[in-house]
Amino acid sequence: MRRLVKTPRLIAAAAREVRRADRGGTLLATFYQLLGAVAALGVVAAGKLTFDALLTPDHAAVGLTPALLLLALATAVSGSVGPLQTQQHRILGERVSQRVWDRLLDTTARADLVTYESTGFATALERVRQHALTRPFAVTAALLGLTGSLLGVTAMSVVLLAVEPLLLPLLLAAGIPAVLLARWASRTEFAFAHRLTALFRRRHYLQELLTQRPYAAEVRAFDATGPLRARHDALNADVNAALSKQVRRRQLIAALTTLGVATALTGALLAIVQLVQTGRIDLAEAGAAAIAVRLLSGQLGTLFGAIGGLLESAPFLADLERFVASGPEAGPRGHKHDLVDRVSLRGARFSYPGLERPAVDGVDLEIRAGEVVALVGENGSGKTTLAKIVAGLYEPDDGVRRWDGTAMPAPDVRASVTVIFQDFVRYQMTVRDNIVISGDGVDPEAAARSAGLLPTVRGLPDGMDTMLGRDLDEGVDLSGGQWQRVALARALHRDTPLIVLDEPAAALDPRAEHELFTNVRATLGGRAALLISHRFSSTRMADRIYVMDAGRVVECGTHDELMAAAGQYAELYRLQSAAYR
Ligand SMILES: Nc1ncnc2c1ncn2[C@@H]1O[C@H](COP(=O)(O)OP(=O)(O)OP(=O)(O)O)[C@@H](O)[C@H]1O
Repeated sequence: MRRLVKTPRLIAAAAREVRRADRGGTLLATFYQLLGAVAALGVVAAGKLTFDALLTPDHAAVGLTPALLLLALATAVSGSVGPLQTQQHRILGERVSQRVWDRLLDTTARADLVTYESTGFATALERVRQHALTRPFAVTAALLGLTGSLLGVTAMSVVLLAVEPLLLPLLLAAGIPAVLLARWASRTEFAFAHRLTALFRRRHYLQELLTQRPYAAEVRAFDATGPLRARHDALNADVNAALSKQVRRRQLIAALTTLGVATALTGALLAIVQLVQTGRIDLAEAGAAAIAVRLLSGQLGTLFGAIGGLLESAPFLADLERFVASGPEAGPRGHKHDLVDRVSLRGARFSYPGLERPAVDGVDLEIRAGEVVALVGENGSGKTTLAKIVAGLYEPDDGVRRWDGTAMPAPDVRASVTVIFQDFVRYQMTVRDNIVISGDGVDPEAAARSAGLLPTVRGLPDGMDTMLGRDLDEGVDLSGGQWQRVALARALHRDTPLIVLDEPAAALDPRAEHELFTNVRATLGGRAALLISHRFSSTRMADRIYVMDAGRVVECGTHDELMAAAGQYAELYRLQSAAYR
């Protein structure tokens, strides 16, 4: 019942979306609908005039030739409206799709990282994304079809009422099962889409693995094309089975709907024959009624199709509305703050949804202005998670984060901290755009120089304006280490008082790594840094080193203090340096 109440509201909202997306286009499309309805009425009227002229020349209002000309004109207009509408719908559908996309992109932009990383969000986004591309077309076409066919149905109904009132309820009765069948179709279609989104996501992932450049080398090196393809084909088989079942269901619904309309049409035509035989209507009236019945059944088909389309789209529109509403309100933009004293965490705790053990468990940490602080620890000990809390990407479940002694809002923290992750993004854009995408900041050439990127840039055909990456088939690809310097330049360009560098030297050669860490303070130019690295030789120069284990800080001090303490740090350090002896 609630669905029935909500459907008109959703359809009204969809109509508003269509109008807002393209006011002029909506008017034009509505005009075509009206023209179609008027032309259909013209066909009936001209048909009646033609029959009159043929059968009762004495009483005919106009002669046969003008009646035939009028019939030809009305038929031509009626026939040409369809193609005009089809083309107009393409523009309107695209505009509506763009508007829906704008809403989706606004919602995803507002979603914080925790929301984004939750699996429910990704699946809902995928479902809405898929249908945001197709549903607006369906809703636009259905709404216009509804308007036009309502007009047509009204006009034809008036004609039928004038000829024989009994014919009308006979035809309209066909609508009741058609609407019920459309509601059934709508329910099955939404359930089907829900089920298939997960399959589509998995299949899409495998398609990416099998076709995208970043995976090409490893997939070939492991000869993994075959096994990946087998998984892909198994998913295809699942999709095919589900699709066949759904298509059979929809074919049954379509057949039942057509059967209903055809039965009503046949009934009406039989009634006309009966009326002529009993002398209640003459042949001219019967001819006009037969045309009206034929056209009315066509208009009813369009009307029920439109209602069905709207009913089918309603749950998807509701899904879109829910998704858009689920996003947080657009918050104020963050403001960059200077760091005068320190950033600190007290008792910070953070658990990922669905995981029992906290990834960060009661951590105290501080980074003073201009300091280089290192985070070390085994895989999965919580370093990256902690860095995300420091950078304002995650809010701690417990504990506090302070900036110069005050609890600063997360958007301000994000505006004041720069983070480069170990899996940084390789933007398929120019070198300059790869750097300046981090926001307003220092001169991009100066950032490139500090990151040791200038020798690479000099070797590129268009220097800083060279397109990078091969994903879009137009750029120059860089080595892993060169890309890492681009990422470092991006971080240095942003000019915030604190930079988080997660494994900034993972892809650098030994000389480059040595240069980066021996000159790190000069490179940072007075900014504070939180440095995450597994290479203890790189972090030993830090002002303070935090050692993490299972989400907790287990040791803290300078390299010398930690070596003297002979704890976990000293053990890991010795293990690593032994490998080089
Ligand atoms: N987005 C996420 N969703 C769920 N769990 C996560 C997520 N990111 C990390 N984890 C879990 O949190 C724990 C800490 O991960 P984190 O990435 O912080 O460790 P790390 O010390 O940086 O590891 P590494 O040295 O391997 O980079 C791990 O158990 C990991 O599985």
